[in-house]
Amino acid sequence: MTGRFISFEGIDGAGKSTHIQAVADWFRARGDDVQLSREPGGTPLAESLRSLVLNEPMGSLTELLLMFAGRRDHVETVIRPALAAGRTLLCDRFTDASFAYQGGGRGLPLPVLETLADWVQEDTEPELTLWFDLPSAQAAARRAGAREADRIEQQDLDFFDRVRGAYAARAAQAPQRIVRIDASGSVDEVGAQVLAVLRQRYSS
Ligand SMILES: Nc1ncnc2c1ncn2[C@@H]1O[C@H](COP(=O)(O)OP(=O)(O)O)[C@@H](O)[C@H]1O
Ligand SMILES: Cc1cn([C@H]2C[C@H](O)[C@@H](COP(=O)(O)OP(=O)(O)O)O2)c(=O)[nH]c1=O
Repeated sequence: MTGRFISFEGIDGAGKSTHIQAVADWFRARGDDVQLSREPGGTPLAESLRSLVLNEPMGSLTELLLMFAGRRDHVETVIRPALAAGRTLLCDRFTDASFAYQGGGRGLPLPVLETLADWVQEDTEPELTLWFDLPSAQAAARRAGAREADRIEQQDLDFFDRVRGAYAARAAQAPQRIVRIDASGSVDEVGAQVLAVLRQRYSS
C-alpha cells in the first residue's frame, strides 16, 4: 500500500498554514487517512533541531546541514512509515525549501544541495507540491501583522526575493509536481485555487 505525499511551500507569510487544514479536510472527506507534519521538525529530534536553527546564530552551511539532518530523521521515522501505511501525508515544507532558502536565499551551491537531497530522501518525493507564490513585500506585511520574526524571517526583502526566485526555478524544472498558487488574493480566492487543483488531480 502506498500513500500520498503532498508538500506545501512558499516564502514566510504566503499562507501555507492557513490552507493546509482545508486540504486535510478535503482528503478526509474522500475517506483518506490524513496525517499532517512539518519541516523543519516533524519528529522529536527534528523539532529540537528546528528550535536551534530558528533561534541560534549560525553559518549558512551549518543551517543547511541541520535542515537535512532533521529531514533524514523525519523521512525515516515519519514520512516513509506513513506512506507505507497508505496515509495521505501533508507536509508544511520539504526539500524545495532548502533549495529556496539555503540555495536561493543564502547562495549555497546547488550541486551540494542535490547531493544531500539524493542521500537524505532517496526515492521519497512529494507527488504534488503546492507553491504559494506572493511578492516578498506583501508576505512581509502579512507576517508583520501576525507574529514575531524568527532568525530566518528577520532577513530583508532581497533575501526573500531570492528565495521566491529559487522556488520559481524549481517549479520550472518540475512543472508536473510543483503547482503555483497565486497567493496574493483573499483567503477565499486562494482557497478556491487550491481546491481546483485538488479536484483536477484527484476527483475521478
Ligand atoms: N490570502 C490572505 N490574505 C490576507 N492575509 C492572509 C492571507 N492568507 C493568510 N493570511 C494571513 O497572513 C499571515 C501569514 O499566513 P500563514 O498561513 O501563517 O503563512 P505561512 O504559513 O505561509 O507562513 C496570517 O496572519 C494569516 O492569517
Ligand atoms: C524546511 C526548511 C525551512 N526553512 C525555513 C523557512 C522558514 O523561514 C523556517 C520555518 O518554516 P515554517 O515552519 O514554515 O515557519 P512558520 O512556522 O514560522 O510559518 O524555516 C529553511 O530555511 N530551509 C528548509 O529546508
